[in-house]
Amino acid sequence: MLSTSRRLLASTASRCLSTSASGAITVNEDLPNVYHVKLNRPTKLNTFTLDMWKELKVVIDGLGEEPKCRSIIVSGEGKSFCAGIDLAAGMSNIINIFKNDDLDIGRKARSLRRILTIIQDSLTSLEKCPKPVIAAVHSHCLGAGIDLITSADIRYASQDVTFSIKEVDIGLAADIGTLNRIQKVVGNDSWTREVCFTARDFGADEALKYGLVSRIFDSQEHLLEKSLEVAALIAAKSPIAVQGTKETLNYARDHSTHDSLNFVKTWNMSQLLSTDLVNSATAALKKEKATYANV
Ligand SMILES: CCC/C=C/C=C/C(=O)SCCNC(=O)CCNC(=O)[C@H](O)C(C)(C)COP(=O)(O)OP(=O)(O)OC[C@H]1O[C@@H](n2cnc3c(N)ncnc32)[C@H](O)[C@@H]1OP(=O)(O)O
Repeated sequence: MLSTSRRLLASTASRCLSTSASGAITVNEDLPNVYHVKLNRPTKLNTFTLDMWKELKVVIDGLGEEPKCRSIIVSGEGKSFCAGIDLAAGMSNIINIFKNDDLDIGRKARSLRRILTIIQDSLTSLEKCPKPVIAAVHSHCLGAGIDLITSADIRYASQDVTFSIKEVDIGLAADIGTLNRIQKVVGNDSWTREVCFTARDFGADEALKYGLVSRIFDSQEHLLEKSLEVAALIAAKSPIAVQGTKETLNYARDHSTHDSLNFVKTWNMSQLLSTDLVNSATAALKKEKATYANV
């Protein structure tokens, strides 16, 4: 029996329709094996509600399981990529807990923890997804928008983007990914702390300079075109090799060199036995392009 996420995906990606009743996330197969996930609440600048976070996880988990999917682009529909949490609808779940007189303080705290777990797991789904995820960011990328992209594998932006790690401005220490990942993404601790403490805006050039993004493009159109091109390039490679590479890079980031060398040799004990190695070597010798079965 198909899992919920696979069923949702099967009913949506193939028809290029949104993935849920709310329609807050859409999925298209833009090119063969390349899936495009769009945040789709443009009138609210793609701000996140709890339901939208839940839907994002269902979609990304579904793509992780979908053999045809080899690479993923995440972008935002409309004027902005993402202006963070929906300060009205997204905060209401939390405010309802504060106001619930049936809950004592210990139970309120546990309810809050459950919500934070749902949101963290939603964003972590990009990191855990075996397929590489490219975040293509334009206009606003604030608060929860940065939590989202720091969980992606590759970050590109258009020149018009404004970033802000904005959580301190709404009275909280960011708790759904940015503070836990950004030092592994950006190499400059002083700059990282400055933008986290001040919540100040910064643009594409600064993001590129400090390594939050790796490429910037003059327009959103160009951004999406290039993101698609890179996603297609990845999708044409051996999925065994690409997915093993993501798994190993993630493992190496969080473990010692010794441990990750051990990890990769154990991983490749089985993965080198796939036909992809021989296919690739044979094609290279014949100066031909190898093709690969889905995983
Ligand atoms: C506790 C759980 C963990 C999660 C934590 C997450 C934290 C964060 O994400 S912190 C960041 C929160 N976001 C903000 O503070 C941004 C607030 N928005 C703005 O400052 C401006 O909207 C912006 C500069 C992004 C754009 O300004 P612009 O003039 O171009 O557009 P607007 O007319 O303001 O916005 C268009 C409509 O979108 C609605 N909207 C924008 N941002 C939010 C938001 N964060 N929450 C809810 N709604 C938002 C805005 O109200 C407009 O709607 P409407 O009036 O119906 O047209």
